[in-house]
Parts: sequence; structure tokens; C-alpha cells
Amino acid sequence: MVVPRPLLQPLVPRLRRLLPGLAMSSATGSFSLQQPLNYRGGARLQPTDGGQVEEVYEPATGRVIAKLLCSGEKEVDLAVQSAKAAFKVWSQKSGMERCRVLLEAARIIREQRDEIATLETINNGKSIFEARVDIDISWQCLEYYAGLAGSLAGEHVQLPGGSFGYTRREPLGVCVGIGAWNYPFQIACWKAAPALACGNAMVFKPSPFTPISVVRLAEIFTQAGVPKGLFNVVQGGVATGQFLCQHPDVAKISFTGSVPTGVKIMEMAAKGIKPVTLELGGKSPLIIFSDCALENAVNGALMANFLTQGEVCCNGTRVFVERKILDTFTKEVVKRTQKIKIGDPLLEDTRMGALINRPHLDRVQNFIKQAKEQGAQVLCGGDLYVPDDPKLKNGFYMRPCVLGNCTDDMTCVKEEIFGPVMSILPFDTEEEVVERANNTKFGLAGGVFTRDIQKAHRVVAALNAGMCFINNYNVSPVELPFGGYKASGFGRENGRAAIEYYSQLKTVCVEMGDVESVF
Ligand SMILES: NC(=O)c1ccc[n+]([C@@H]2O[C@H](COP(=O)([O-])OP(=O)(O)OC[C@H]3O[C@@H](n4cnc5c(N)ncnc54)[C@H](O)[C@@H]3O)[C@@H](O)[C@H]2O)c1
Ligand SMILES: C[N+](C)(C)CCCC=O
Repeated sequence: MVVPRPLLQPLVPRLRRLLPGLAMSSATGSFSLQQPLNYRGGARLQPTDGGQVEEVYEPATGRVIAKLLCSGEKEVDLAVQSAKAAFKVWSQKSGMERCRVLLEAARIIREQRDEIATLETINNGKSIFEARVDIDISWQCLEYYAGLAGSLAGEHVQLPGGSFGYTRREPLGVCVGIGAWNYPFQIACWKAAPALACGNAMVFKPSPFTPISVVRLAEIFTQAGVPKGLFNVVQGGVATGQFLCQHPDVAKISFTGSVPTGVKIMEMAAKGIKPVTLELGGKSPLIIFSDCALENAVNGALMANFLTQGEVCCNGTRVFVERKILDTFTKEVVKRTQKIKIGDPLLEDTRMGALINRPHLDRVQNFIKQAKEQGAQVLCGGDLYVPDDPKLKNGFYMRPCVLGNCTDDMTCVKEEIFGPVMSILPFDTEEEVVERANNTKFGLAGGVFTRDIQKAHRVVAALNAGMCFINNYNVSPVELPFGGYKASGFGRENGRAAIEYYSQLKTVCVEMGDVESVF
């Protein structure tokens, strides 16, 4: 059945305005883009070198929607030089001046929310419903750091004899942002907002799978009044990322992606003594105690596993359920999972779209196959999904999967799958579950559902994870710091904490008396 999309059609003229030269209607299966995808010095352009071409897909249909020209060393250098020049201007502005520009950027994003969300859905495959939430979180992030820009300050310290010292919070210079493909626009905002608020410039490289929406962000920054060259986009994959990380004029690298790539980024950064923020993967625990509000816990488990087709770093994919309620909880979770509407991500009622690409879908399928071989029981889903609509036949869909009969030593319980696969694990005691929850190399997130407030706080205090939720999961207020422990990385995005990672502290010691020399 093909559902009409009355809400989508009015967007076509607005998308044409956003991306002139765009050959499209905004319906799934009709988008294509010829415009350059690099952004430097305040304009879109093709890279001067590189030349490797990557195909960019629409996951919902499997169509190629754009060709990506990967940037070479020269183009990366030009982008860094462009950022360096703009940094000189931007870093001299007062916090209040930076605040006004960032607020304007937030306003434009808010105004263009539906169009940007549509681009994100077309390129990423997530439902339009979710993409709109991502864009809301993005402009909220800019608003939040705009608010902080005007109040960045050091401290004044009195010293003996009337002398004193003070500290200044200063920008770092040209920051590099490297993003993953699951939240393309939001990841760019989580990095750019604190970076720019602190007075830095940025060169951003999105994933080659999702290069489109971040160029729109670059245009919005220019429209809002940042100096040309302050926020640049270079497109490409591994080689382009390496040129960026190795560039001598880059002051900081903020990376979101997998653990193996994070290790490489850290190695490159070490050679240049560059600070890094690493937002890496996870295999987070969600602990459901028998005294929970069951409906909330079921909702929480779905939120913890099935947003963005399960392609979420902080997902609570190890769902530990107290044995007393195992059957009731499992039955309800399976029932609700089976009802998730899969299909055309641009339809208003779709709640699960397509996974990012065919190799990733195959990888997720292999995890499920291996789980079955190791003794897990597929309670629902896990198979490929082929929508009725003929234009979606080559899309990358699968049914969300709940695995029962899981044990801690199974691959599906130990490794990050990054797809819609929930593993349910029974437990008996608080002590036991905390130990099992922490028995992982990762430490990004964790959650607990219980009505016992003391137990809730005791358990999250014992979890080795950077982002913990009590009686909810995967909500994302930009006021709260986000980031991992252990192999999930370090550094924080969002909240006041991120300021630490995009600025450096200068101490000034002022002598008010004479110099007493020891010589
Ligand atoms: N913690 C978080 O906030 C967070 C958020 C989203 C995704 N992730 C993680 O990201 C992973 C999925 O994303 P992915 O597949 O895009 O990850 P990835 O590591 O393959 O790629 C991430 C980015 O790094 C670039 N890159 C790859 N090799 C590089 C190199 N040697 N030098 C420089 N850049 C390089 C890629 O082109 C891409 O832009 C998952 O593990 C997920 O958990 C983490
Ligand atoms: C917005 N979420 C759902 C918290 C996801 C943050 C980014 C992780 O992949």
C-alpha cells in the first residue's frame, strides 16, 4: 500500500530554494544532487585535488543520489588556511557578538527545520519524524552555546602583597570535526556550536555516506554572519580524514565514529600533540527491575534500541530484566516491536526507515545469524523487509529484532551491532546485574528502570558509563554533557563541560611589588 504524502509536497519549492540546481521532488526516489559538496571561504566548490569518486545513496531506495569527490591534501590545506584566516577575525569578537551570530544560525535552522530534516531522511534513511527531532536538537545546541558565549570567563586569584593572578579562557584555533553517518547534521552541530562559541574556526568532514546536510549547515553559518571561511566542509573518507588529522595547523580533533578509527585518530593526534575528543561506540546496559513502571520500561527499551534503525552509539542493547518479570516484559516488548511501522522514511507514520547501506545491512544480518548459531532465540523480526511500494524494493530494510535466551558470552551481547537488535538477559540480584552490566570494554551509556529511588541512584553510581538514564533512555537535552568511559572515548559534547574541550586556559601572574631575585 502506498500512503499519500500530502505534507511533503509543499516542501518541494522550499527545497529547490535551499539547493538551487537540485533535480528533485521531495518524494522518496526522486532526489538527485549535482551541486559541489565542499564548502570553503563561504561558498560551495569542487575540491582542487583528490579526485576519488564515491557514490552517495538514498538508503530508502538504494538509488545513487550524488557523486562525492574526495578531497586531497591540497584541498584540505586550503580549507585549513581558510579557517585560519577567519579565526583571526572571529576570535577577536566579544562573546556577545558571537552569541548573536549563533542565535541567528539557530533561528535559520528552526525556520528551515522541515527541509533540512527531509534532506537528512533522504540521505540517512531514518524516519522524517526522527529527523525533525534531530534538527530540533541541533538548533537547541546552537542556542545553548550562544547563551554561554557571552559568559565565558576565567577567575581572579589574590596573591600575597597585593599581587594577583587571573585566568583567561582562550580558543584553540582551527578545530577539525570528523563525523559518523547516523546523525550527520546533529553531530556537526554538537561540534561546531561549542567550537564557534569559544572563538574557534572549524573544518568539518562528514562521513562519505552522508555528505549532504552539513553543507547546508555551512551555508546557514555564512548567512547568519560568521566570517567567510570560519566553517568549512571537506568531503572524503579515510585519506581525507588523515590529511586533516596530520595537518600541522590543526589545533584540535573532535571525532565521532568507531573505536578502531578512534585509535588511529589518537595515534595521529599524538604525533602532533593535538588534543582530541573521541565519541566512540558502545554496548550499553539497560537494567529493568521488577519494581519498575512496566509500560515505561517497555517504552524505554524500545527507545534504547530502535531509534535510527538501531544505528545509535549509546543504545541500551543489553536489556537486563529481573527474572520475576522476564516473561511479562518480554511478551510486551515483542508485541510492541512487531507493531513498529517500517517503510518509506518520508511518510509521516513511518517509525523505522532503511539502514545506511547494503554492506551494513549484511553485517547486521550476520550478527543475527551468529546469535542463532550460538543459541539465542529470535523472538521477533531480524529478517529482511521488502516494502510493497515498488520504488522501495532495493532499499536497505529489515524488521527490528528481539533476541531471547541470550547469555553474556554471545557475540550479539558483546559486540556493537549498530542495528535494530535487542538482546534480553535475565538477572536475579542487583549486585549480579551491576557486575554483568560493567563487564564490557565499552562505557558510553547505561540505564535503569525502577520505582526505588535509592536503588536507582545506587545502580547508576556503580555503572562504568559516561551517560546514565534513570526511568528513561536516549533523551538528549543539550544542557547535559554526553560522552563515554573506557573504550567509548573521552571528552564531552553538550553541556558546560564541552567548553573545556574547545578552549585552553591561560594563567596570568601579576606582580604588584618589586622583584626579589635569588641571584
Ligand atoms: N559516541 C558517539 O557520540 C557516537 C555517535 C555516533 C556514532 N558513533 C560510533 O560511530 C560508529 C559508526 O560510525 P562510522 O561507521 O561512520 O564510523 P567510522 O569510524 O568508520 O567513521 C567515522 C568517520 O571517520 C572517518 N575516518 C575513517 N577512517 C579514518 C582515518 N583513518 N582517519 C581519519 N578519519 C577517518 C570516516 O570517513 C567518517 O567520517 C559506531 O561505532 C558508533 O557507535 C559514536
Ligand atoms: C540523540 N541520541 C539519540 C542521544 C543519539 C546521540 C548520538 C549517538 O549516536
